Amino acid sequence: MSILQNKTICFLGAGSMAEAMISGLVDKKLLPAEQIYAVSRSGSRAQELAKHYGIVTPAKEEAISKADIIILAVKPKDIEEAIIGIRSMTSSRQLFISVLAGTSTDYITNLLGHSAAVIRTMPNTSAAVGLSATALAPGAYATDADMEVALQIFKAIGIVETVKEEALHAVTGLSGSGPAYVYYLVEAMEQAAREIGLEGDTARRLILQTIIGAAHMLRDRGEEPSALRKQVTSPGGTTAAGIAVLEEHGFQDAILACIKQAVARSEEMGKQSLSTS
Ligand SMILES: NC(=O)C1=CN([C@@H]2O[C@H](COP(=O)(O)OP(=O)(O)OC[C@H]3O[C@@H](n4cnc5c(N)ncnc54)[C@H](OP(=O)(O)O)[C@@H]3O)[C@@H](O)[C@H]2O)C=CC1
Ligand SMILES: O=C(O)[C@@H]1CCC=N1
Repeated sequence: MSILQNKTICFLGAGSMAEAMISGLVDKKLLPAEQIYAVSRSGSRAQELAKHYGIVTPAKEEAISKADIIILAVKPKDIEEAIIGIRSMTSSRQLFISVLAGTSTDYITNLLGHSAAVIRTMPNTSAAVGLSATALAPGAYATDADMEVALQIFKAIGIVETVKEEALHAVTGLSGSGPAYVYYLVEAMEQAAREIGLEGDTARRLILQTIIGAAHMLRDRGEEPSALRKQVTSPGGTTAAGIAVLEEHGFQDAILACIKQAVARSEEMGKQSLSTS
């Protein structure tokens, strides 16, 4: 029996990331939808999720005080106000799981004002289809049993890596933001498809299968990406001609700079939250 069977989870924040997790959790039936609550600032997003996924939206006080697990899913800039708005309703029996970019467990514990068990995580929106790449790290007061609970939640919606908390900035720039880099590539491929005269739906299907196929090859064949790339690249052929242009345009440098900048932004957001506390 799942250790979550009799637990209630409350999402504080009902935006893109909360929805991705709720969608994945409800789909995997990790726990009944009636044991998942959502609270948002205006309330309307939480209502939308309730309508769509069958979760419930009790009033904030009831949702927070009853929940065994509170998933903090507001933007980092809103966390101070959000926690101030709930802390009198919380207690040390509860587990707090944060999905916030840049924000440390110590910062959240300090805001809560008691020795709260906090686990910091970085999932991604592919949680919605059970394919998140999540990394997590325990805060000072989180026990092994708390980690087990968090692992169960995130394993239901993808793969999970346990890391040191400092590594979460790197994870955020790599796999937290990562889906957006892939979508951006697809946008560019679709633009190219239009310019070379391929019909939209046909191009979408071909691009999608190309990405799924390449991802499966990487996962299932155990070969290096460079080796797989070489298998596609016939000397003097079409791929070599295309890759030469990517090299001329600094493709690899652009990706490197992109990920490093996202990591730097996560670190900066962490410092900003410390300076306002
Ligand atoms: N989007 C992503 O791909 C990922 C996001 N994250 C992290 O997830 C968190 C949420 O991001 P995302 O879902 O994109 O953000 P959204 O802007 O989509 O959602 C934020 C939600 O927080 C709610 N909110 C704001 N203030 C409060 C408050 N005081 N009390 C209750 N609810 C509040 C908002 O309410 P209302 O609807 O009324 O405005 C909204 O529902 C961020 O910290 C981000 O770093 C992590 C991994 C990936
Ligand atoms: O863009 C952001 O800040 C969030 C964190 C990771 C993905 N989205």
